[in-house]
Amino acid sequence: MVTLALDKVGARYGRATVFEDITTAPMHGGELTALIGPNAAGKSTLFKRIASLLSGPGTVVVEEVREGRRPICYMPQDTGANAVLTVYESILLAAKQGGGWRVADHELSEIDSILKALRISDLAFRDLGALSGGQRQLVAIAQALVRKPEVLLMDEPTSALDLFRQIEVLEFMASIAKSEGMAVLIALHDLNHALRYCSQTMVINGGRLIASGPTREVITPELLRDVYRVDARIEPCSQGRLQVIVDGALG
Ligand SMILES: Nc1ncnc2c1ncn2[C@@H]1O[C@H](COP(=O)(O)OP(=O)(O)OP(=O)(O)O)[C@@H](O)[C@H]1O
Repeated sequence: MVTLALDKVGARYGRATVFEDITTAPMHGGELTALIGPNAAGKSTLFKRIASLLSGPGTVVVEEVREGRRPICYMPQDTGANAVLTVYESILLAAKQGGGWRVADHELSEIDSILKALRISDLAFRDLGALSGGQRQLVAIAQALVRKPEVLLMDEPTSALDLFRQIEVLEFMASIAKSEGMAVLIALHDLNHALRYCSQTMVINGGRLIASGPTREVITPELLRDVYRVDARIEPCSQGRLQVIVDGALG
């Protein structure tokens, strides 16, 4: 199974250091790991650094990549749609990126099943530019999955989705990560999603990795106070799942 680990990784824009010296234990295929932290903490920058879209000190170590799989795929936060393509064409293009142009039957059926799993088959022949923000986000998830990455970096993948779709997509991601042995790192602002779907959580703030490990151990009232400056409790909902209840902002 694939593993992703960071060894003294840093990133900066010009002279401004965003973070430095981030070292993690290996993240394993099959699991969802939440990446959390306040606005401007450096979550997107860390993803770009891991995906080698930014250079910087330290080493990103990806091991046990299977034949025919891409090591890393990054799904950005803003998924613009300037191209004059249908949804289906854009997903096919993503699948063929960096490879030959011959299309095998099994590739078409894989696209069909991803569209079906995300419940967007009805969008297949719509123009990308004519989709709503949430529909575009679902198409971007399909484009990422069809690339068959070992490590998938998803930058706030549910930010444009309604409540039902958020749950549906995160449940689907947890199940596909497990069945495909994919390591999925998801930047999230909704900490309840991290508590519910991500077995591991990493927290960055102030240019440092300040906590990482099992989500239930990492997301605590102390962390919420220190990092997010809110007074909050973590309590089970009616179905026994832990959730964050925010009582107020700290002055
Ligand atoms: N292209 C860039 N050039 C210069 N500075 C940048 C650039 N992109 C981001 N930054 C800065 O780097 C810091 C980290 O930004 P980043 O987008 O990684 O944060 P984030 O944790 O993803 O934030 P958010 O939760 O608001 O999306 C911020 O101070 C931001 O202003």
